[in-house]
Parts: sequence; C-alpha cells; structure tokens
Amino acid sequence: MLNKSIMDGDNPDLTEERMKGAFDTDKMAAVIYGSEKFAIRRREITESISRIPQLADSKPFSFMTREEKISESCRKLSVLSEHWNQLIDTNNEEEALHLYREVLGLEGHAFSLHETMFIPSLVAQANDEQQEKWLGRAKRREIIGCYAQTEMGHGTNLRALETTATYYPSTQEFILHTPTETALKWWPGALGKSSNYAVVVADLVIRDTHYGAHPFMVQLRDEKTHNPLPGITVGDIGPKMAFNGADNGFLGFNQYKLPRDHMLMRHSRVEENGTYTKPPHAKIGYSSMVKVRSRMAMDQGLFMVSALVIAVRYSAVRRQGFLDDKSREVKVLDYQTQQHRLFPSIARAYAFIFCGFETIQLYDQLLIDVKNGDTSGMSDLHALTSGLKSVVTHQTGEGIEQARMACGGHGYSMASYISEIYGVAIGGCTYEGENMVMLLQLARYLVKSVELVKTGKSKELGPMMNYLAEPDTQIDLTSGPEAYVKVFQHAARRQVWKATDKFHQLMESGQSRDIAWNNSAVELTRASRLHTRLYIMETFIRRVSSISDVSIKKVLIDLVNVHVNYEVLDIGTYALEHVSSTQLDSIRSQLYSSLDTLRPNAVSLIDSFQISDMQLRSVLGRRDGHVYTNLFEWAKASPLNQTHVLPSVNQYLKPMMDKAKL
Ligand SMILES: CCCCCCCC/C=C\CCCCCCCCCCCC(=O)SCCNC(=O)CCNC(=O)[C@H](O)C(C)(C)COP(=O)(O)OP(=O)(O)OC[C@H]1O[C@@H](n2cnc3c(N)ncnc32)[C@H](O)[C@@H]1OP(=O)(O)O
Ligand SMILES: Cc1cc2nc3c(=O)[nH]c(=O)nc-3n(C[C@H](O)[C@H](O)[C@H](O)COP(=O)(O)OP(=O)(O)OC[C@H]3O[C@@H](n4cnc5c(N)ncnc54)[C@H](O)[C@@H]3O)c2cc1C
Repeated sequence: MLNKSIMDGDNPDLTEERMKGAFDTDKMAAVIYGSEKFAIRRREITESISRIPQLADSKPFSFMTREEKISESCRKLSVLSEHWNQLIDTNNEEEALHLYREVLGLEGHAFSLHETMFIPSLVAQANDEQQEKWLGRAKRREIIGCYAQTEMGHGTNLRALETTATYYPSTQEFILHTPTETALKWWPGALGKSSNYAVVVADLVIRDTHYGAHPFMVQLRDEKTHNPLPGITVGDIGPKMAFNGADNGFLGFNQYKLPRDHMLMRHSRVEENGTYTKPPHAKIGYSSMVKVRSRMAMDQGLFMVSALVIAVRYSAVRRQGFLDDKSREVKVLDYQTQQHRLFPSIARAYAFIFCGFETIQLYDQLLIDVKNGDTSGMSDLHALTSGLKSVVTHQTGEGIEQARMACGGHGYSMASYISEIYGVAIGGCTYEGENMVMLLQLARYLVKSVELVKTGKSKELGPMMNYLAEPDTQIDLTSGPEAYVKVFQHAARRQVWKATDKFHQLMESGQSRDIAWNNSAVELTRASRLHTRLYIMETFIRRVSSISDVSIKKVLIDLVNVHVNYEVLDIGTYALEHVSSTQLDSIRSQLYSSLDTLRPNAVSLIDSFQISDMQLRSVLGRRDGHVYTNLFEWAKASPLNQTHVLPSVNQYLKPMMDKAKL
C-alpha cells in the first residue's frame, strides 16, 4: 500500500484517490520533514497523543467562547505537563512544535510566545550567568514568558520605541517607565493574562544618552499569586480577527525598578558605574525577530497545507455536475478550474517548506557564528528572511482563500475551519515586521548589491546575488525548469536595476535620500518580491534534484512543473520583456497539462503531510472523508440547537410577531 492513509470504512471516493497515488506517502513525509527519523517521530508523537483522551478537544472548538478556548488550552497544557518527557525529546524544538500544533492547534495559547520568542531571546541575548539563572526555569516551564516589544504607537519603527529603561549607577538599577499612553506595550502574545515574565524591549538611557532598543528580563507577576507586581499594569487587548486562544496583551510600567543584571548582556553591557559597551553588530538585539522570520516559510507552508488538505480531500468527495459520463456527477477535483485553484498552492507549500528548512538551518548556524564572534552573516540572513517572510505570508493568504472558495458554501462554514486558518496565517503579513516594510529592508540590500556591481565590486556580492551582475542571455524554454529560473533571473535583475536606477536618478535630481527612496518604494518592493520568488524557485528545484527515490522524484518533478509554469505566467507582465507572447501561450498549455499529470497524485501529495484530524479541526477535511454525516452532527452540536426555542425568541421576536397580529 503506497498511500499509508487507506483504511477500511473510509469514503470510497477518497480511497479510490489514495489507491491511485504513485508513491509511498511515508517516504514523501520523510522528504517533507527533512529526515525519515523526524517523520517517524512525528507519527509516534501523534499516536501517543491519541492514547491520552484528556488531550482531545472537550467539544468542537468553533463553538467555544474566547474564555472557553483559553481555559481549554490551559487545561490541555496542564495535562501535557504530566506527559511531556514521555511524548517528546524536550530538547528538540521541532518535536515540541509538532506536539503544540497537534494538541493545541493554531488559535494560540499561554505558551504561544514562550517557545518561539521568549526562550530564543534568552538563548541569543542572555549571557552565560543569565542563562544559568533563567533558561532552565523557562525550559522546565516553571515560569511563562513572552516577548514585549511593540507599543501602541510604534511597532515598525523600533528606533522610536518610547518605553525607557534608565540606568542609575547609585542604586545599580534600571527604572522601566511608560511615559505616555502610546508607549504602552500592545500586542505581545500571551502577555495579557498568562505570562509572569517577559523579555521587554526598551530604550536604554544612561546619563541622558539614549542607546536605543535593548532587551530586558522583567518579572511581571508574583510567582505565588500571579497578581501583577506593583508598578505594572497588564491586561488583554481584546478579541482579534483570529488567534483568539491567545491573550495578546498590553503592559505599562510606572517607575518599575529592575536590577542591573536583568538587562540581557550577551552582546551589549552596562557596568555598575554606567559604562556602556556596544554590541559587535548594531542590530544584534533584533535576533529574536530574525529567528521567527527564519521559521516563517516553514510555518506558513504548514498553514497553507492545512487549508489544502481540507480543500483537496473535500474536492475528492464532493460531487457536483457532469463531464462525459452523465450517469454520475463528477468529483469537483476533476474540474480544471478546481485544479488550477489548488495545485499551484500545493506546489508553493512544498516550496515554502523546503525553503523553510534552509532558513532554519541558516539561523542555527548564524547563532553559532555570532556566539563565536562572527556577525558577518547577519545582513545576508536579515535580507533573505525579510523578503521570504513577506512573500510567503502574502501567497499563503492567497492560497488559503482560494482553498476556502474551492469548498463552495461549506468552505464558508466554521465546519471547514479554513477561515480560522486564514485569520491566523495572515497575521503573519503583519507580525514580525509589516510586509511592505520588510520588503523594503530586502530592497536596501538589493540596491547595495547593484551599487557593488556598478562600481566593479561584483566579487563582494552576497549569496544569491551573482545573477545581478550577469548579462541577459537567450532563453530556451525547452531546456527544463532551469529555463524558467532564467526567466525569473532576467525579470528580477531588470526590476532590481530599474528600481535602483530610479532611486539614483531621483537623488541626482535633487531629492533627499529618504524622499527618493519613498518615491521609488513601489518599484523597490516589486524588485524584492521577484528576487524572493526566484530564491523560492531555485531552492525548490535544487531540493527536488537532490532526491534519489525514483517515484518520489517523479511526482515532485511534476509538482515543480506546475510551479514553474504557474509562477512565470503569474509574473507575465515582467516575463514578457524576456519571452514572447507565443512562448507564454506555450507555457500556459504546459501548465494545463501539468495539472492533468498531477491530478492522480493530488490526494497523496497532501496526505503526505500527515496532519491529524485532531490538529485540522475540520469536518470537511476529515481523513476518512465522511463529510456529510459529520457536518450534520457538527451543526447539531451548536449551542443554538440545544433548545427548540431560544430565550431571545420569547423575549423579542414572539412579542413582536404577536403585536403585529393585533
Ligand atoms: C511565527 C512562529 C510561529 C511558530 C509556530 C509554532 C507552531 C504553532 C502553531 C500555530 C501557532 C500559531 C502561530 C502564530 C504564532 C504567532 C507568533 C507571533 C509572533 C509575533 C511576534 C512579533 O511580532 S514581535 C515584534 C516584531 N516586530 C518587528 O518585526 C518590527 C519590525 N521592525 C524592524 O525590525 C526594524 O525596525 C527595521 C528592521 C524595519 C528597521 O530597523 P532600524 O531602523 O533599526 O534599521 P534601519 O532600517 O535604519 O537599517 C539599518 C541597517 O540595519 C540593517 N538591519 C536591520 N535589521 C537587521 C537585522 N535584524 N539583522 C541585520 N541587519 C539588520 C538594515 O538592513 C540596514 O542595513 P544597511 O546596510 O544600512 O542597509
Ligand atoms: C497576531 C499578532 C501577534 C503579535 N505578537 C507580537 C508579540 O508577541 N510581541 C510584539 O512585540 N509584537 C507583536 N505583534 C505586533 C507586530 O509585530 C506589529 O504589529 C508589526 O510589527 C507591525 O507594526 P505596526 O503595528 O506598528 O504597523 P505600522 O507600522 O503602523 O503599519 C501600518 C502601515 O504603515 C506602513 N508603514 C509603516 N512604516 C513604513 C515605512 N517605513 N515604509 C513604508 N510603509 C510603512 C505599513 O506598511 C502598513 O501599511 C503582533 C501582531 C499581531 C497582529
């Protein structure tokens, strides 16, 4: 059996799809998750979780109020705490994240920021003594932490953060203070009600000199009573578009005293007498953000996959309309429009995850390098992850929304759960740096790269930038996926040079650097997107080329073909400067035939991600495909259906109707 999801009693339409799969889904899972070992561990963890009934949702999540969701996730966390060591290797971040995803889903919880930013901040920013003091406690979850940087008035522009940490040599203390309402910390996940500690980012002030954003370890609540400590105002910022299982919070300080050794001092220091030592790289304090951004291609890829698992499985059991055979309605997955809606997103999801593995490894290596005093890789990774974060979040949002529409009316129901996935995923367009702003960060790097080429210093170009120095060449589209890479290289190079030239010309015409930059910004963001999409395509092709298993490689090449054809058509206006409209027509035909080729493997491709029903929380996406019976059961579970007549009917509608009858 190649598709390992086949089970007796499943919807026969799904079983039929799984029988068609031409590759082993366990082997594909090993490729997706980077190793057979981790793919097996994922399955083992999922299996072990299923044997602990208290870890299941106590009722359908979509019917819970916000308070119930928060309480439910805390209940599960307390159950988890009894099983942690049996379930996972607690030193393995990927195992921990898998466990969190499986048990707690994606709506957020008390530890949302603890693993993703609080601990990473301590790892990257705290010195050895500080790690000794706090890291173990944090890892053992004796304390709960979050990352409090954004303020009500400033998130993007970190240099304008208003919260101050003023050092007084006489007492060897910092005084943390929130000078205005707009200086309230606003947004940090799990800050409002759950965390008792936070890494707080504040403007360091010593003897009236402002040294800018620095991280501090701050206790917010009493460890015994969980009450806020004197001088601290903290609470929840209220319901959000999604992610409502998390208590994103506000935080204010009223002359709050903090011992000197609570500034995280691995890279910059304040001595007892107030002498300041600056870090080896000005932006080293931003590393927790780079860490999360380096994860985002992977995490967003998985959000998109969740929506696609739902939409593809449902499309295989949903029958509506006819093709040739008029005796039986077709699976909607057979419509070309449905395939065009879903398959390019499957390809992107695979591509994002492959990129994600690369950037996570790059961050881990950078962390080691920085600890050894080498900060030279920081700019490259900052530029790469800034662009990648922006492109993947935007395309993931598009892909999830298409997946929702691909499910018709039922896609709009919370029974599909796609709207929640969408709401959580598109938060990523904003958090960790608003997308436009981060595209402009990459653009700075691209402009500098063109300047290097222009001044004959191409040898100094960073990784992935050499193509900017190469001349345009003839493109032979019959030479395989590499030809499509060439199209992207041509398009990206042209746009990067065009945007840079515009910026330079505006400065030469007398505009200041900042104004010229702003007046070139749309062109610059376009350059960043093309450059990033080129990187994604190259990584995808490189990863697939490295695979040795024949059946896996074959289907992934089919997926690459969908990807490259779709991507080139998607940048048609840029591509037309390098390929003819006749060539674009032929790419279009190739795309349609590549959709056809992929069709028999569609269900197996998404099954290979091995995302459990528990995590999916979707009636439409159930592994067994029994959608309709369960849709009815789900609706019956609605709190509105627990009584025949609602109190509001008796209170308002009935008297109103009765009055109308008089
Ligand atoms: C996401 C993880 C999820 C984990 C999944 C777990 C699975 C569980 C499943 C489901 C759970 C649900 C998932 C949801 C999880 C939600 C988590 C939410 C987490 C969100 C946390 C936050 O948002 S924290 C706050 C983030 N804030 C920002 O990102 C702010 C953005 N702004 C900035 O970063 C900076 O202000 C700026 C970079 C835009 C500008 O900085 P600055 O003004 O100081 O610099 P300049 O623009 O002048 O540039 C000068 C120079 O510096 C270079 N530079 C800037 N930054 C860096 C850097 N980091 N590294 C290296 N170099 C840098 C810049 O390029 C310039 O260089 P030049 O050479 O001069 O050009
Ligand atoms: C779900 C979620 C979770 C979050 N979790 C945390 C957390 O745990 N900790 C934390 O500290 N923060 C957190 N945040 C806050 C988040 O990091 C910020 O909201 C984000 O960095 C964007 O900043 P902003 O809100 O100031 O947006 P703004 O900068 O105000 O953006 C508004 C608009 O202005 C534009 N803009 C701003 N500056 C520029 C510029 N220089 N050039 C061009 N355009 C510009 C933007 O592109 C955007 O269109 C979270 C946010 C969300 C939504």
